[in-house]
Amino acid sequence: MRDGGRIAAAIEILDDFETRRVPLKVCIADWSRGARYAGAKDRAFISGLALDVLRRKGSLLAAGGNLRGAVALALHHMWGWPKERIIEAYAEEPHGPGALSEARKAVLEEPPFSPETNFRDVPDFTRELLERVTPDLSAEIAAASQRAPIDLRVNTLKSDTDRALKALSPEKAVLSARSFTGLRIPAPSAESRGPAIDIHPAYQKGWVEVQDEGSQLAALAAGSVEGAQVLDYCAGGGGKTLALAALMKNYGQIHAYDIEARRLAPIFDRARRAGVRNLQVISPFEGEEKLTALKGKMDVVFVDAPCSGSGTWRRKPDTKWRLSRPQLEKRMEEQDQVLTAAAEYVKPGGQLIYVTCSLFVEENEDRIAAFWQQNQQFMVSSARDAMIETGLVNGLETLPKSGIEGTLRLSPATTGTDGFAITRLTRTK
Ligand SMILES: C[S@@+](CC[C@H](N)C(=O)[O-])C[C@H]1O[C@@H](n2cnc3c(N)ncnc32)[C@H](O)[C@@H]1O
Repeated sequence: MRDGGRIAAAIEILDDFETRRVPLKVCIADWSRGARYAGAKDRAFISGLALDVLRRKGSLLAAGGNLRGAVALALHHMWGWPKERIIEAYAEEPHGPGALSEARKAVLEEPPFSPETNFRDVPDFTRELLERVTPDLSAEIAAASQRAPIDLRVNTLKSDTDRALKALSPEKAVLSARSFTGLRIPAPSAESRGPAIDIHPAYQKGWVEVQDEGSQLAALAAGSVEGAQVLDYCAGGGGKTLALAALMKNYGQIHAYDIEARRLAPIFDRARRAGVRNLQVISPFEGEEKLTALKGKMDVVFVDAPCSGSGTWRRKPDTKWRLSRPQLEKRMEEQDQVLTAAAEYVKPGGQLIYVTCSLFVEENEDRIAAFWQQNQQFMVSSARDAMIETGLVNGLETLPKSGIEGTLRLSPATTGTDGFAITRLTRTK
């Protein structure tokens, strides 16, 4: 496809996204079905452009007037295309999106982004929520509007950081900033595609997992767990489960549960590839007995709670435009339920780790405060100290604290990771 056709396709997909309440990937898949002529490079260009526009949709629409204008501004100010290339592509016959008017051409030069107007790039109702979290809302939104790097966790059950780094250095991998077992591949620029990690030999051999550095650090809040009994209560596809299993060096037992059996499906293949041998998956299909038998016996219960995902907006910018206040409130109710239910599995002296990939205080500190009212046998202990105890991190001293002493917050602006809040609670009796 030529530039004009690709740009027109991105506009069509974004228009569809604005009209229907479906995720962007559904809009892309529906468009793809009617576009068999599009090759892999075309698809990467089109979805990359659509995602970049969604990262800064508020600012781009305010400056560009409509989607056509917004996409043109994104090409100039985010992708660095010269004005002439954009004007030519829009005017391409017969597949371009249509020639830009003189007024639109003039607007192209005007910068659509500024620290004073960055707030446009998050939904209105989330602004005051974010103001509770950060003294510099504009910087946080700007950082969350960038493309995210590809972060990898070296699976120490199968490899080590040096070997994995060597294998992935042709893909431009470098060591992560804080996690000693983390690698980072820079985000692909504009039209280019990131490397297909899932077909890389290092991935196929189980040496690395794709996992944001923030998520890797969150798993380390479990502390020294070699030989422990661990319950991953919201295991989903197993991202944290596999990180915890590596931390356990295959000693002790990790139990992985999720209320939705379907979400657990990938965990079996992933664990096999990663060489995990101490995993018990507990599916809700199996009845409650297997799970109930663990009550009061776990050294560590890890709760990677369902949340708004506001910490992952740089990776999934479409989700921020779908978030509503009622949905957020529903997540908060779920968080209260999950915390209360999961706490029952912790043995006296054991640890309850509460993690979300949300920046909002409402989903973190406020939930812990509500939990405490009913569960005073739990005390906050230092997640930071637990992470340091693993010997797998550095640079934690500079991480910002949250409102609760001992709770850690990570974010695109402060740590260059996805946003996470991590609280560690010790059961005293
Ligand atoms: C953030 S996701 C987990 C991601 C996963 N830990 C990972 O690292 O790949 C949250 C999960 O919590 C699960 N969940 C929601 N409510 C739950 C409940 N009441 N009990 C257990 N799991 C629940 C969801 O099905 C979802 O898979």
